[in-house]
Amino acid sequence: MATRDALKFATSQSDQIDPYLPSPSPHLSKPFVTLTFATSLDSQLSLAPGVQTALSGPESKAMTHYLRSKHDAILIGVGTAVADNPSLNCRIEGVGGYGGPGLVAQPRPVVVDPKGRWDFDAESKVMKLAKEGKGKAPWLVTGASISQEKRDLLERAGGKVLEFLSSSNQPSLLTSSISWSAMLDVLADQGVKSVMIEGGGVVINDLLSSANFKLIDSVVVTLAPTWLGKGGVQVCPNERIEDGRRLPVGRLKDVKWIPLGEDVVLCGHPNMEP
Ligand SMILES: NC(=O)C1=CN([C@@H]2O[C@H](COP(=O)(O)OP(=O)(O)OC[C@H]3O[C@@H](n4cnc5c(N)ncnc54)[C@H](O)[C@@H]3O)[C@@H](O)[C@H]2O)C=CC1
Ligand SMILES: Nc1nc(O)c(N)c(N[C@@H]2O[C@H](COP(=O)(O)O)[C@@H](O)[C@H]2O)n1
Repeated sequence: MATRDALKFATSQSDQIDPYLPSPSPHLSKPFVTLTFATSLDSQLSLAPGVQTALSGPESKAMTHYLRSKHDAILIGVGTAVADNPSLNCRIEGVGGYGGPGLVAQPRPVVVDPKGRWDFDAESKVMKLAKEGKGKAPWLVTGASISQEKRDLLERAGGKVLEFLSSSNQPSLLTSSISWSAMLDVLADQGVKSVMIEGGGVVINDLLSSANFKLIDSVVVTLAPTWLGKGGVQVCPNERIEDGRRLPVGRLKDVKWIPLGEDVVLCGHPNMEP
């Protein structure tokens, strides 16, 4: 049975997105990575750090939820968890909790929080939805020591803490930057075959940097027809300099621009040619 708050995404539109989605393959050595976010015309994710800004219109929002239904996990940085108190579930009609059984097609939320900044509790949206059977409880990737109370809260809801160990195999309180390939290895060990990485600014800019660009399999960006103005959270990766020469950081191939409502959705695969 459909629920009142469920979103719809038409097959005619999903057909256009499907070539950029993970295809089932049991032999991938790392999870399939889709980098996806919404920006303004001045390449910003939000009006200011710590502020949630609705950029996607209803049609592209439904597209994002379609993407969520097609990935095992959905990953954000702690800055986004703190700013947005996000739901991180899929609200497409027919998905588990929204007319479908169990948690079928619900992605696993993953929050990267090396220093334990995320002060979640039972009232955090993601935790409430897990309790209501409308989403999965989060995994917390951290190098910090997490209180037993918070661990219990996560575990009772079906989530867990993924402790990030330092090279000496000890939980590292000092771990502030985790290599993305190590992070993806940890997810692969947990059985994650595909992950959509939604943001925010630090996460996206880090992944788009020349060192990490090769880890991305697909990019799906919603472009909203608005300028936010200076001072927002901007998508602009560090420059790439080789042999003293400045080079573009990355480019997409197999590019498709799909108008959805007032927005346009850009899909592409990273072009690994120099
Ligand atoms: N328009 C959109 O599609 C989206 C917008 N946002 C917006 O972005 C803003 C949040 O972005 P930011 O403040 O940049 O925070 P963020 O969500 O990128 O989190 C940054 C934090 O994540 C952790 N982190 C990231 N990469 C790490 C790594 N490799 N190793 C270890 N820890 C790592 C660090 O603690 C870092 O300080 C909010 O305003 C939010 O509303 C967030 C997601 C999507
Ligand atoms: N696709 C997209 N469009 C926007 O306009 C956004 N602000 C975001 N933000 C991302 O979605 C999360 C919030 O959505 P839910 O509460 O999970 O439904 C937020 O945390 C960002 O990751 N995305």
